[in-house]
Amino acid sequence: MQNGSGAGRGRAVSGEQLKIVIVGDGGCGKTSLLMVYAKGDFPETYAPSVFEKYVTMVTHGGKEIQLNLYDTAGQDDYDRLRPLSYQDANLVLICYDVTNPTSFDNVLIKWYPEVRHFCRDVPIILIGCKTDLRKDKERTRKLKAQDQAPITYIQDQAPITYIQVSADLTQDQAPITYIQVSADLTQDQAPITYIQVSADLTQDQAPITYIQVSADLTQDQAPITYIQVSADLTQDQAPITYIQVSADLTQDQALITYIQVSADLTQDQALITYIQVSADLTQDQALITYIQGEVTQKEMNAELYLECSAKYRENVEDIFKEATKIALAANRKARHARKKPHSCTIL
Ligand SMILES: Nc1nc2c(ncn2[C@@H]2O[C@H](COP(=O)(O)OP(=O)(O)OP(=O)(O)O)[C@@H](O)[C@H]2O)c(=O)[nH]1
Repeated sequence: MQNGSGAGRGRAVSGEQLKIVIVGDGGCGKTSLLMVYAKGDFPETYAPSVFEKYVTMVTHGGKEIQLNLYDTAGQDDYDRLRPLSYQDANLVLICYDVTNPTSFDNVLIKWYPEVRHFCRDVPIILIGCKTDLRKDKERTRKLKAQDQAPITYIQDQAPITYIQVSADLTQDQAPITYIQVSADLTQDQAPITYIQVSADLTQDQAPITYIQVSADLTQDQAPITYIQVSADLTQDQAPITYIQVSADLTQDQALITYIQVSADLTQDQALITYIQVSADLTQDQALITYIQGEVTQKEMNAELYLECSAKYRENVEDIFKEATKIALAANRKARHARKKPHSCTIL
């Protein structure tokens, strides 16, 4: 167990205390974030943590608050022990490494479900760690592209890290007749990082008959990072018959990392007759973008999405300032409602 004084954040006095728990894949940067914040040290060498507690003081609204920061082990081996840390947490930080798509995927696959299971109403902040490496990797990639003959067509290790097409038809004969998503990347490293098309039909016979999104990038470094099309039809007569998203990237720096198409038809007359997703990708090295982080934050209904570089101490203070504010507000709201403050229980 370690104690951090938190330079410039005041003396420890008895008063309100907050418990903040940090989770995320092994090696994604949790310990570094806590150590930089609480002790001012960045650990250059990686030593997997088991459980650690850091204590520091912050001032909020003229009052001193004691922050108890609980580091956890990201490795699966500790899945059965980790839940002990959630007990009475006031806020959870879910972290991932912005240069590691697996750690990003695990936010929704593993961490969010685990946190919600043990901490039903506790506020969550999603944190993208190691942003300095994102810049480094982009730089390396550009240098590589200058040095080497351009890769012209389909290569191994395509950078699509997520493709999802789903059609949940709970009734027959809905009028979606065509959905297509295609990404044809004929050069390397184009920066499309997110395309989403969704159609949520809650009534029959909605009148959209054709949706198409296309990105044709003919210059270097085109800045499209997010395309989303959604049709939320809550009235009668929604005949979506055609949705198409296509990205035709003919220049450098294409990097599609996420494509999702979904159709959720909950009423009569669902009849998807055609769904197609295709992607030809020419590069590897998927990096998670800020926008992807924000989309995931919204998907899991987290309070905030923040990014940081513990190594360069970027945004580190802000994370804990926001965490303190959000945790205190949640506590006060619960008190006001004469309820027990939101906290986690071990089931
Ligand atoms: N470049 C860079 N490296 C980082 C950053 N944060 C952490 N690292 C490095 O990433 C490695 C893992 O960091 P940790 O903070 O130990 O990761 P963790 O999530 O606590 O890992 P577990 O204890 O296994 O759960 C270490 O070698 C750190 O030096 C960062 O912001 N930038």
